[in-house]
Amino acid sequence: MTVPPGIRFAGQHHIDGRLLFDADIQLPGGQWTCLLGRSGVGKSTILRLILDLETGGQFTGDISATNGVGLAGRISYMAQSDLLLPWLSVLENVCIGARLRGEVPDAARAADLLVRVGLADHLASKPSTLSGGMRQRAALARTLFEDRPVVLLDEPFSALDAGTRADMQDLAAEALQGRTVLLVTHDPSEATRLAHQIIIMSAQGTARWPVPDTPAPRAIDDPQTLACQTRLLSHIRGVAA
Ligand SMILES: Nc1ncnc2c1ncn2[C@@H]1O[C@H](COP(=O)(O)OP(=O)(O)OP(=O)(O)O)[C@@H](O)[C@H]1O
Repeated sequence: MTVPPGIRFAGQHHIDGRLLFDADIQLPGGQWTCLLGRSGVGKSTILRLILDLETGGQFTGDISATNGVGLAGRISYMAQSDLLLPWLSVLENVCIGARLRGEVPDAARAADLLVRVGLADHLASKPSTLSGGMRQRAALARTLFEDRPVVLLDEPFSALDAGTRADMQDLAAEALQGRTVLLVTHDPSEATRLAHQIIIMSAQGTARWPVPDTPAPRAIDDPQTLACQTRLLSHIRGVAA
């Protein structure tokens, strides 16, 4: 696979004339960047700006692919809310992007992804019959099914129990290896496990946080991983929103 584009995001975002953030972020092509910061600082807004979606505010700056090619149609996105369509089955929800584009979805691949996220017994279920964590895994399967070079994930594991969360982190790390990934998370442990690069966002701007020089994804019990996540948590607790 050719290396996917990186993304440069630099600029200011205002809401009702008030500066929300002034960010300068480089997402290296083919690598995972984890974005952390206090609630309300503007992390989801950054994802929505990269997607060219409505944010309720005004952005001035530059959002561009490092290879100069447009990003339209090259990004898959997992929002904080699962956005599952209630009248479709779980399998149909995973295939919805392809259907909307007028393509014949690869239902076998979609089913395989649902097996891998632990929903083998729920392919025909309606979303309303699933738990919150199961719905989140269905949304993860839908995002992975899209098979795009750039992937934006907004707290994709937040509703999962600790064991399932570790399993889904492993699955996503494997399935998205070599993609350009931006993962928003509140979890220092998750960021330290998965990130090639960690960015901390605050009212003062965006700053890189050093990660261990071991390859990602990292073992949870690796001493360097544990030390990094401990330092990161201490730092985040002292950072103003
Ligand atoms: N459509 C909108 N219209 C007006 N303001 C908005 C809109 N969407 C978000 N905001 C505001 O922008 C700010 C940043 O919101 P955003 O969702 O980006 O934060 P966040 O860092 O992702 O928070 P969290 O960690 O709680 O998800 C908040 O003050 C929010 O109220």
